[in-house]
Amino acid sequence: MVKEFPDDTLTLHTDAYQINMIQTYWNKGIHNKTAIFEVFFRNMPFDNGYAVFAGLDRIIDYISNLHFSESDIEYLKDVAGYPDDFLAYLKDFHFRGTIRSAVEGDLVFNNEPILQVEGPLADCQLIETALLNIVNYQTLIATKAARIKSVVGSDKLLEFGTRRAQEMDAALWGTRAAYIGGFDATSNVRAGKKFGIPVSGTHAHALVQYYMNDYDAFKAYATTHRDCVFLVDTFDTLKSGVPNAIRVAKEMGDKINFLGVRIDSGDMAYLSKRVREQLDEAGFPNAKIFASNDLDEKTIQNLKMQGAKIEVWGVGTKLITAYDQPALGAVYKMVSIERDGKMVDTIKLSNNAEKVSTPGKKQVWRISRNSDGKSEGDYITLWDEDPRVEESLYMFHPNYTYINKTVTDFKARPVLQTIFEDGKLVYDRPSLAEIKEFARRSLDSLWDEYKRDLNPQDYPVDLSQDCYDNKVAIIKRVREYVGKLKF
Ligand SMILES: Nc1ncnc2c1ncn2[C@@H]1O[C@H](COP(=O)(O)OP(=O)(O)OP(=O)(O)O)[C@@H](O)[C@H]1O
Ligand SMILES: O=P(O)(O)OC[C@H]1O[C@H](OP(=O)(O)OP(=O)(O)O)[C@H](O)[C@@H]1O
Ligand SMILES: O=C(O)c1cccnc1
Repeated sequence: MVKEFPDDTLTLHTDAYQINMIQTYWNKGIHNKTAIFEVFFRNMPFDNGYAVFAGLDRIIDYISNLHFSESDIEYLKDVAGYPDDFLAYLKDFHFRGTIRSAVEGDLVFNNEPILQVEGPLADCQLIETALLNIVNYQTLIATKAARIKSVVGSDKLLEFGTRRAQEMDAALWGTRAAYIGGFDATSNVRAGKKFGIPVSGTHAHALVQYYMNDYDAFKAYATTHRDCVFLVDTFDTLKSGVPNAIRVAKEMGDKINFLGVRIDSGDMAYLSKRVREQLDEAGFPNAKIFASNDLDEKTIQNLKMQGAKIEVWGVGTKLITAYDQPALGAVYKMVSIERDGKMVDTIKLSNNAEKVSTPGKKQVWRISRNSDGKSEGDYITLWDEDPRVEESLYMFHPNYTYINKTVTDFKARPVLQTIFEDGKLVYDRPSLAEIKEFARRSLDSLWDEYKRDLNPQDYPVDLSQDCYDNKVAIIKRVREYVGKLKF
């Protein structure tokens, strides 16, 4: 049985090594040194051309409530055995740092900072795990949702994933992320209550199984609900399900909104065409065909290619579990640290050029053309650079510098916005509807070449010359240092 604590917090939702490191920092008196960490991911999820950022709203609540409660401290004392003086420090802990982040619904790309934390070393360290946990999942699902949205055109998308999600938290927050990414409604009633997402649904096979025939089941539903979508595949879609749905719709007339029928098995291209004919012939051209059953963007696209007459798509498992890529690999890396009263940029080296981190406190600028607002790429600068004052920008690939271009007549929009300043929330939280609309507009500004779901072009994520030079100089310095080591 799970232990319940009236003063429970999310503060211990962290890896033990974070608290152990904080203990070391505290013991060595370096816990208040200023540090800067940045979050980024190396590979695009689903090999997609963009990712839709989500998770900030939950991060804001998490940071705002970050403190060690009595029961947290007791646990750390009794079970984990931390010493009293360290626990006394934790007891007074609250987050004092500055967080800058991409905002929800914005597009983000690999190898660029999507969130930045600056503040006392201990404060920055504690929150790594939760930040990554939130951003990795929600951004993944928002991106998967956007991929699915990209193939349905003006059709409606219903999120049906709760029963298959990796437990309740994932169902709830995944639904919200799916809504940001382009879904229209969810079957999860609690998500409706908590986030104001439209709730929508049909009925299951159990209703028909109870009555043992389609007609009685549909009639029972129709006499108790105004909006009706009948599930027609329990026994025989074309011979029983649809004819009985039509019969009930005719009998009930204006007493119900006959919205349509749902197909949940069989050859959905073939069935939907025949069902469309049956509904049209019966005088219900506006009744829509809903479909569900292990759908994802590939199956939907294929069904559309086959001329399926489906207008509402219920998608569960493959969306909410991010079936084809179950994790976004965003990481949290230190990019700068205070040493002898000065900030010193830091790097994580690797034999793989793609894995070498980019040192220094940075900003990401979304560069778009003034003529039509289309994105030219992202331009990463050191924090004190401002490309808005430049007439032209020389943009080059950080690993393949021969890939380059000069951009003029451009707009540069900072992607990282200040959310918390020295521990204080300074960001005005937009509504979920505004976030969803922002995601839609952000996608509009992206060229189709980056949006196709198969083998999209790589969106340019470039470093400014100063940022590049800083990286090269630090790599050189570290290599020299390692070269001189003697054991
Ligand atoms: N015309 C079609 N073209 C491509 N895929 C389809 C088509 N019709 C259905 N599908 C997909 O094929 C898969 C069929 O799966 P499955 O065999 O489990 O379903 P089923 O036998 O029809 O129904 P049930 O889930 O009740 O067993 C589903 O993912 C479904 O979305
Ligand atoms: O397939 P998904 O994308 O996850 O969509 C949700 C599924 O949940 C329901 O099925 P149910 O749990 O009754 O199982 P079944 O239809 O697979 O038998 C519904 O009928 C969908 O098939
Ligand atoms: O409302 C529905 O049709 C529904 C909801 C959850 C899962 N499958 C279907």
